[in-house]
Amino acid sequence: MSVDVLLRLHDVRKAYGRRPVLRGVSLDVPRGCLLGIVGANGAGKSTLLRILAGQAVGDSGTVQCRGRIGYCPQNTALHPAFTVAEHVRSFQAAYRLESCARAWELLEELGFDESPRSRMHTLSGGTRQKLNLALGLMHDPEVLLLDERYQGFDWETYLRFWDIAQGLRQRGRAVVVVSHLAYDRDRLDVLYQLQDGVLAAEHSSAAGSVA
Ligand SMILES: Nc1ncnc2c1ncn2[C@@H]1O[C@H](COP(=O)(O)OP(=O)(O)OP(=O)(O)O)[C@@H](O)[C@H]1O
Repeated sequence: MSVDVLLRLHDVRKAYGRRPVLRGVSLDVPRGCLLGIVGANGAGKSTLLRILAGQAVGDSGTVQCRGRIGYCPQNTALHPAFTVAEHVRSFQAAYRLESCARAWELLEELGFDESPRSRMHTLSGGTRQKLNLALGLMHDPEVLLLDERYQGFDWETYLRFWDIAQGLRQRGRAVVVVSHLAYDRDRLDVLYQLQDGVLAAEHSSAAGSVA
């Protein structure tokens, strides 16, 4: 795998029972790229992201990864009775980080205004998503995988999210987002459509790193 590719999926197939969802999907995630994936409900986008994140395996095919992954799944895996600070500390331990400082910085950048002592079940959906994003980014991953996690953000937070994404891109990181929003498209370097189990490039901006 070339040094400019951070994550590579090759000919991945996945079926649930007799229902094929991915029929030989290949994808390169290059450095410095904001990559979007669109597709109808049930097309297999979350399945694809889980396989990219290493949280599920395909029936065949390979995944190669250079560096750390940050993954924000569609359904939060966090415990409703844990506080914000407990979540941050749990992820700090899981990532084996010396400090939680980056998580608190990210939360501030995202306009998170809840107390660290607040319990998850008391937070609004968008506020929970801010925490999820900070948890997915606090270890400074090479690739951030986002399963529609930013779509509950208010407009200002949404813009801050894209600022953060641009910052990652400029530092040679990559962001993969599952998106349903037409106005996201201009922010992306490359957009793929997942349809009938096959991934096809839909558009590639002149600014993008993907040929
Ligand atoms: N663990 C599972 N067991 C059985 N079927 C599953 C499982 N996970 C997903 N599926 C099925 O696989 C198909 C693809 O699901 P997936 O969640 O990957 O799609 P999606 O494109 O992310 O959908 P959405 O846009 O609605 O979130 C769907 O038909 C879904 O019901």
